[in-house]
Amino acid sequence: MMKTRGLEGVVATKSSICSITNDTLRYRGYNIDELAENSSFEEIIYLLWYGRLPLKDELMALKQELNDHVDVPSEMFRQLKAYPIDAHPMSIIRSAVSTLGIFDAHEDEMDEEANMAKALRLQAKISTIVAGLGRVRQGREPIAPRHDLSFAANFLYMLNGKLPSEIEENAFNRALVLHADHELNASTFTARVCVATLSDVYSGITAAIGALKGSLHGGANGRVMKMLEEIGSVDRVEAYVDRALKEKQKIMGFGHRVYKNGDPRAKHLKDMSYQLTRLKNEPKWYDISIKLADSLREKKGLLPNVDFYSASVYHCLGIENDLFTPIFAVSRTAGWIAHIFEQYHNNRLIRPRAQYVGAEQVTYIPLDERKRADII
Ligand SMILES: CC(=O)SCCNC(=O)CCNC(=O)[C@H](O)C(C)(C)COP(=O)(O)OP(=O)(O)OC[C@H]1O[C@@H](n2cnc3c(N)ncnc32)[C@H](O)[C@@H]1OP(=O)(O)O
Ligand SMILES: O=C([O-])CC(=O)C(=O)O
Repeated sequence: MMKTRGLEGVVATKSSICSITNDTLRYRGYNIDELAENSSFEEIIYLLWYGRLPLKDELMALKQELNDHVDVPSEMFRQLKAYPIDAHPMSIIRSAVSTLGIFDAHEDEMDEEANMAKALRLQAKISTIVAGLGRVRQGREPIAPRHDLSFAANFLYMLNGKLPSEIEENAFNRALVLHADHELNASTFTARVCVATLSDVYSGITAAIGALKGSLHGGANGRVMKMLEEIGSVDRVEAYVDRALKEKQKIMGFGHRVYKNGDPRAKHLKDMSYQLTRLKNEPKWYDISIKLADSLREKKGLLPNVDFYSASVYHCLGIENDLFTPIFAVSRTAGWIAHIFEQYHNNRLIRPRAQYVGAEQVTYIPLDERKRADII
């Protein structure tokens, strides 16, 4: 019955949000290369949610609405401080979003207008929560958001306590654009399975955050930076790769289920990594990355995915490793929401089958008579 492990190559739904064909990624038909060069993250949110690019006034209205909802209750920051300092940041974000949902319920979970309003609130607030978590984990006080900045600038402002330079804002904006959606990746599929039971938007996003956390998915980016730090210098790359491959370790930030000729997002992040590492006078992170990529291509035919160069980009923007995956969640929330809406619009419960390969027709032995040898 089952042909492919991990559902590789299985087409599980129709979607008009995001396509990957011949190694080209498109959001709503627009090539990611053009979007990465030209668009703001807010424009991408509009594109993903409404299916078309906004006009100027529509974009202004969306930006205004996001800014109107960017504050979070002070209890949220108290909650962030109460979690153990060594708790996994994605577990905290998952819990925080779940908590937010308790206070943002609507009696009709299928009400389209109410769900769009929820989506705006969640998209705005998740950024404040992640930046606040970044501060709390450094033992610093969260910084209240501003209401006059772009999504990208406000995040960096809340995290670093100062306005980003134009280069920093543009780089972070581009990273958000590049991570916003990716067809039926594991976390998006999770969100769709969840809401296909007619569960609510927050449950879908909470489930998706749980799936993104894993190291085979979004969790890889923080580990990439740890690996670059562990390698430490260009001359240690070859030995690191040889050992990792010999020990059959997965090297974070490489390989992809769909792209076998390279991830089209990686080149943008690579360029940004080059620029930012030079700008911040930390060229070694780029140099190590390049050497690592060359070595893995040669030795195993593996190419970098979106998580690889994003690590050195975020590092140069003053972001700690453990916030990389939560930032991925901030951006991907835009895509998850688009998919949740699409699922609601044409819903059918998602319930595949499993091919049973376990024991057949086993006779029950009452507990008192059961012996170890009877148990298979
Ligand atoms: C945003 C994202 O989610 S992008 C992905 C982020 N995840 C990572 O970067 C983690 C590292 N990468 C991986 O684990 C994988 O490449 C995945 C999970 C992304 C894709 O997995 P799959 O499609 O199941 O590929 P699979 O694991 O079957 O790999 C095929 C072969 O390449 C090897 N391979 C794939 N990726 C890697 C890697 N990063 N390091 C070392 N070997 C790898 C596998 O071991 C396997 O080798 P084999 O045929 O000799 O056994
Ligand atoms: O599509 C995937 O499997 C993983 C990925 O690159 C993403 O979610 O951005």
